[in-house]
Formats: sequence, structure tokens, C-alpha cells
Amino acid sequence: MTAKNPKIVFIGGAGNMAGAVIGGLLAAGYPTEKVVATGRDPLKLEAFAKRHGVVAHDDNIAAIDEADVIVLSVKPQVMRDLCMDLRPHLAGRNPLVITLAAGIPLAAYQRWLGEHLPIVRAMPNTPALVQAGVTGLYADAAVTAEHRAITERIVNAVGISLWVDQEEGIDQVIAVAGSAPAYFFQFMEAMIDASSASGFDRADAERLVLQTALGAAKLAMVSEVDVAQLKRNVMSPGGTTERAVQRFEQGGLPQLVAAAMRDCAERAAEMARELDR
Ligand SMILES: NC(=O)C1=CN([C@@H]2O[C@H](COP(=O)(O)OP(=O)(O)OC[C@H]3O[C@@H](n4cnc5c(N)ncnc54)[C@H](OP(=O)(O)O)[C@@H]3O)[C@@H](O)[C@H]2O)C=CC1
Ligand SMILES: O=C(O)[C@@H]1CCC=N1
Repeated sequence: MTAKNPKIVFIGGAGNMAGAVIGGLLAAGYPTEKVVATGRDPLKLEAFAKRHGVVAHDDNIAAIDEADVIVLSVKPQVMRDLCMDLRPHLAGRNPLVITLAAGIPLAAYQRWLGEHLPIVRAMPNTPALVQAGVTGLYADAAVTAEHRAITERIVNAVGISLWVDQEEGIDQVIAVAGSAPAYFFQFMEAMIDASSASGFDRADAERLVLQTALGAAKLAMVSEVDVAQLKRNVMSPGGTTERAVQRFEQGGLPQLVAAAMRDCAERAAEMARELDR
């Protein structure tokens, strides 16, 4: 892979996750002509390609013909069939394969696609769309330093990344980052709902909640003290915040969060058992 800008083919490119990565990658200056998106729905694909200026292809096999990097971004349940379709066209070639799918172990891809291919499991999250993503990465033995470098170039264009040494680490990344934007959205949704139920204008509630979430995250990112201390800094003894935080504690919020994250990681492991066949 010697090209300055390797050709990257996103299978399922117009989907949520690949779309987010492509959007961020292009915003970081990656050349549009080196990015190909494939999909099944021609209207959706055309609209996506037009919006981003990338190349669209409704034929996966033709699309991967000159690919240096193939990013697999279809739902886990259809990954096996997709890989079986691609397999004969990857014989004697060794593009880097990056899979974004949750819950499918590398061993399954090696069986489905062939053992000769360098494969990276990447677990991104949708804030990649605004270049504030987090991606966990795990590589198989065939992945070289050059492959790692192009992988990082793709995912770091849309946020930060972390290589994990053990494949199980990817399930932890799912629980703490891949699925986690939804937890924060759920919390924000609950706050917006509660504010508007108590008579606040919904648009105003949304503006205040989102700005507060952004401000809290920004403050935590630059602060020298940890989030527990930042929380205490808001809580005046006998004041309003203390009352609200006590309610969260009494309701078991920390335990609930831990249990939800455990469920999330366990679901990833369960999916691996269902899908690794
Ligand atoms: N959403 C998220 O936050 C995250 C998702 N992931 C992973 O990313 C992957 C994709 O998820 P997500 O983006 O949410 O799902 P989407 O359904 O939004 O995207 C999947 C895309 O794959 C396309 N597709 C399906 N089958 C084929 C095929 N045979 N050939 C070409 N394209 C195909 C679909 O196109 P069409 O509509 O035309 O059928 C669709 O655009 C999953 O494996 C998921 O585990 C990982 C991290 C986070
Ligand atoms: O919910 C899912 O299965 C995918 C993987 C991580 C985020 N979304």
C-alpha cells in the first residue's frame, strides 16, 4: 500500500456509521475520488454520494476491484453473507480489511474471507460525524505497521483512537464508547422531556440542555481535577445540586449505569456466539 492516499471502499457506506466516518474523513481533507461507498438502495446511495461528492457503487464486487482498504460496515447479521460474496474476489490479493461491526470475532472473518488478509476490528461511535469520535482498534497478526498507520489515519480523522491488546477489549470499548453516545442522548432526552413537561418551552429546554452537556464535557476535558471533583464543585452544601444528586444516588444511578454497560458488553459477546458460524 504505497499510494499517498489509498483507495478506501466502504461497503454499506451510506449507513449511519460508515456515513459518519466518511463525513469526518472528507472534512479532514481526504480526497473524494479516493473514497467509494457501496449500498443496496440506489436512491439512498446516490443521495449520499451526491451530498459528499464520493464515488457510489451498487456492486460490491466491482467496487473492491482496486481497493487498498475495504471497510465493512453492514449490520452484523448480514456480514457473513457479504464476506462469502467477497471471498472469491479477494483470493491472491491482500487489501487491508477494517470491520466496524459489533460482536463478530476476527476468527470469523478469517474463516469467511480467507486467512491471508490483514484484518482490523474497529469500534467507532457516531460522534465521528463531527470529528469527535472514539474508536477502539484490534489487529490480527497479518496487520503491519503500515496498515496500522492507514487505519489510524482514517479513524483519527474523525476523533481519537485506542488499540487494545486483547480482542475482548473491543467489547469494553463498545460499552464505554461505541454504544455510549446513546446513553448520553437518553439522559439529555430525559432532561428535555422533564423540562418541557414542567412548562419550559421545548426548543429552549433543548438549547439549554445541549449547551450544558457540551460545557460539562469541555470543562472535564481541560480540567486538572477529575469528574467526581467537578461534580462536588457544583454542589453547594445544603444547596440545589446536592438534592438532585442525592435523588440520582437513591435511585441507584451508578449501579444502573454499571449494569447497563455490563449488559452492553455481554450482548457483544452473545452476538459473537450467535454470529460466529
Ligand atoms: N451505529 C453505530 O453507532 C455503530 C455501528 N457500528 C457497526 O457499524 C455497522 C453498521 O451499522 P449502522 O451504520 O448503524 O447500520 P446502517 O443500517 O445504518 O448501515 C448499514 C448499511 O449497510 C448497507 N448494506 C446492507 N447490506 C449490504 C450489502 N450486501 N452490500 C452493500 N451494502 C449493504 C445498507 O444499505 P441499504 O440501506 O441500501 O440496504 C446500510 O446503508 C454495524 O455492523 C454496527 O455493529 C459500530 C459502532 C457504532
Ligand atoms: O447497537 C449496536 O449494536 C451498534 C454497535 C455499537 C453501536 N451501535
